[in-house]
Amino acid sequence: MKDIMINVNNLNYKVENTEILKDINFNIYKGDFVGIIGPNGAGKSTLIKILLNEIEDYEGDIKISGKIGYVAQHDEFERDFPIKAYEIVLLGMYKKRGIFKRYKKEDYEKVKKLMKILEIDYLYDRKVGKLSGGEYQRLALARALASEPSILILDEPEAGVDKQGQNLFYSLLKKLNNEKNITIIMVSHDLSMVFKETTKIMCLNKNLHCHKDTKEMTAEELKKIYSEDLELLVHVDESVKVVDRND
Ligand SMILES: Nc1ncnc2c1ncn2[C@@H]1O[C@H](COP(=O)(O)OP(=O)(O)OP(=O)(O)O)[C@@H](O)[C@H]1O
Repeated sequence: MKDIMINVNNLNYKVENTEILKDINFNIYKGDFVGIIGPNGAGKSTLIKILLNEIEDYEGDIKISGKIGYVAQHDEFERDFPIKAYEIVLLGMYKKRGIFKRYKKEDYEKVKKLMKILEIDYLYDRKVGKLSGGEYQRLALARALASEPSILILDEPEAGVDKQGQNLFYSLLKKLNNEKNITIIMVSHDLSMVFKETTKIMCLNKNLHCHKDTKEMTAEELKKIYSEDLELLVHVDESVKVVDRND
């Protein structure tokens, strides 16, 4: 039996009198690569904020075993801020060293190693303002990995990155998942990528409508949560075909 990394029981979250998340129950197991999908306003980012403890006034019970590394949807840094790529990765270690403490030689070596794994070692000294969207995204992933997390959470990693950059990013995520057994939870609107890369899918639309092996997902289930989104439905059909092709 695989270890449970995240256990969510009877989660409910309201803002004033509006229900944002209702009766959410799930387990995420070690080594899962979970795609969280759902239409705009479904509560995906809210769920992530709850898992990250950024929202605390929820009802229910959440148990998390392991450290979470987070890759945010948008840049947290102003792109003209005068900071170099390696310094961003070092920031991922500040909890270990303390923000005013000096980093050690081993920290710089670790930064180099991480940047090499993520194929951004050539950017070591480059100012962040000079990076492309895809390069910056891999840098944000390197920073998240610097804290040695056992769980990685990503919110819409496709935003602002071209197709080639996305493909590289997802293949790196898959490698981290397969080779280092890092549990990955990724919110995404890119259904075809979710179907291609993940092992489990969670369909959220206030309630958790489904949570199952990616291979077992059907177009019918997707249509239930995307029923009002005609444009996405086209993609839903295409995505399910991707699954059929892989089978
Ligand atoms: N602080 C808040 N006050 C009021 N409503 C909120 C607040 N935070 C979120 N909401 C509402 O909760 C719902 C869920 O929002 P959330 O951002 O979690 O959705 P999402 O699934 O991530 O959407 P998207 O795919 O568009 O990013 C939305 O209707 C949003 O307007």
